[in-house]
Amino acid sequence: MPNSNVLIIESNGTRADIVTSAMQFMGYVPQRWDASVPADSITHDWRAVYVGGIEDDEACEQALASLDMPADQVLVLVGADSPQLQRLTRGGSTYAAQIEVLDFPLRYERLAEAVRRAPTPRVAPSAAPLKLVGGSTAMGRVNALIRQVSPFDSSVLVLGESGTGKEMVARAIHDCSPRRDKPFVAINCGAIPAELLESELFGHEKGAFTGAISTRKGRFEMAEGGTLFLDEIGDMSLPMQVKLLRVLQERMYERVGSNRTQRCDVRIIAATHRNLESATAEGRFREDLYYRLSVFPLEMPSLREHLDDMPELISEFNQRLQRRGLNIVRFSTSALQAMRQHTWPGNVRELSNLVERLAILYPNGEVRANDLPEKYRGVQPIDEGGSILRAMLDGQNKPASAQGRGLMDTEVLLPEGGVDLKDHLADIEVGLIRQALDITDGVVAHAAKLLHMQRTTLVEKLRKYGLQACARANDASPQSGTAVA
Ligand SMILES: Nc1ncnc2c1ncn2[C@@H]1O[C@H](COP(=O)(O)OP(=O)(O)OP(=O)(O)O)[C@@H](O)[C@H]1O
Repeated sequence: MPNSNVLIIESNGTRADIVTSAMQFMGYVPQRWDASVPADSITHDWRAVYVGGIEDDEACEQALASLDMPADQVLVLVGADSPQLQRLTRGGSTYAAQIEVLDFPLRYERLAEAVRRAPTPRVAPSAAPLKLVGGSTAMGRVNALIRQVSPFDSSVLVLGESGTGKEMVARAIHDCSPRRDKPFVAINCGAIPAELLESELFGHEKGAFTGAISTRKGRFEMAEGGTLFLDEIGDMSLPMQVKLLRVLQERMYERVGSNRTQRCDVRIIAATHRNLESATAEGRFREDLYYRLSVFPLEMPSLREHLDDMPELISEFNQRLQRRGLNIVRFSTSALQAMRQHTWPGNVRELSNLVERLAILYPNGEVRANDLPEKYRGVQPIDEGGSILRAMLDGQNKPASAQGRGLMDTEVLLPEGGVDLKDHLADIEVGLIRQALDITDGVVAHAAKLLHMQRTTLVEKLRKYGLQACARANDASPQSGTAVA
């Protein structure tokens, strides 16, 4: 069931009527708006914007700008054959990081699919706060560090693999800090094209660059008095690192296109899945910025290191599903045991996605080991009673670093007749790419992170192996960021 609203820009177009009816049919609450209505009269609990019947790219950017939403939280839906919106249909917008192109006649499934990809609003006033759960020793250590660092203004650097809960920790620190009544603003530095990041962070003046059709606040200004969470800081370009360092040192910055210096009072929490120390040694990350940010480093454990939290995490995810009006799912002991054998490269996010998927497949039912998708069933067969064979249970006693490596651990034997090594390695590569896209719901940038490669490299590989269909529609384009062209 949809849990967010949709804003329809420009109320006069016939297609806007069609999209409005389709949205209503699907259970959304579309709001219609045109530039004559003050932007603050609309409620900001929507996350997708359909642009229809609007005059040209310029007017569209104007409308999007006046909504004053962070670009990475806005999904724009636009008709494929909108001749007046050519820049937008090619994915070029200063005010939206994601663009989905719709064909007409409109198909409900396509529209539903497009809206499903809309980012969840980071500030959802009506949403219950998400709970950081986990009673394991590893998560106990994380909670203790959160309590220790929260009262101070020191910068925090949250480290850890993708999906381990780095953003949740940043929010928890903010919520426990004296700044809790002020904004918590998050930005994914890796998802925003380098040329747009400066204006996203510091804002811009009208006319500062092509497309800057109105003055706009940056995230520093939005976070004034509160906390700014800089996610994927390791992906920030060197020139941008210099600009950020200056703000951290002097607490001052200028909007793009302005000479007026602005003071800021913002606590910085940064996060990355990268090894910043080696990035620093290789000259990809400034040492002075690294030391500024890592006043208080906080390392998130991978899910492999706190598998004991799995039942508690599943219960938390079930509660989240219930709040969205969805069914919940239970796991048998055998299923839980089998799941302990998995490597969880996508960590807690992967578990959350699995719970949601199984809740759809087995609504309110119990999932047994054999019901799990194949890769979660463990390496050894499961007996009739649903319990796992001894060899598998023995695996639980392996050190965390060696646990659950599953098939990748098995020795590969050279077949008698030899093997075409190139083809064989390509098969393995395709398998791992498919898994990474599966875990990350087809988001190429996230899959690239899991595979420790540049997004552009993965895009090339998707082309090479004809795997574009495994990525989110249009997400396999060579453009940087999550922008869809
Ligand atoms: N300890 C936890 N308790 C409850 N939910 C968690 C926990 N850790 C992670 N999650 C959930 O897992 C998902 C991923 O978490 P989050 O976005 O904070 O990870 P991340 O490390 O910042 O990921 P990325 O590196 O990809 O940005 C979210 O849905 C989050 O609510």
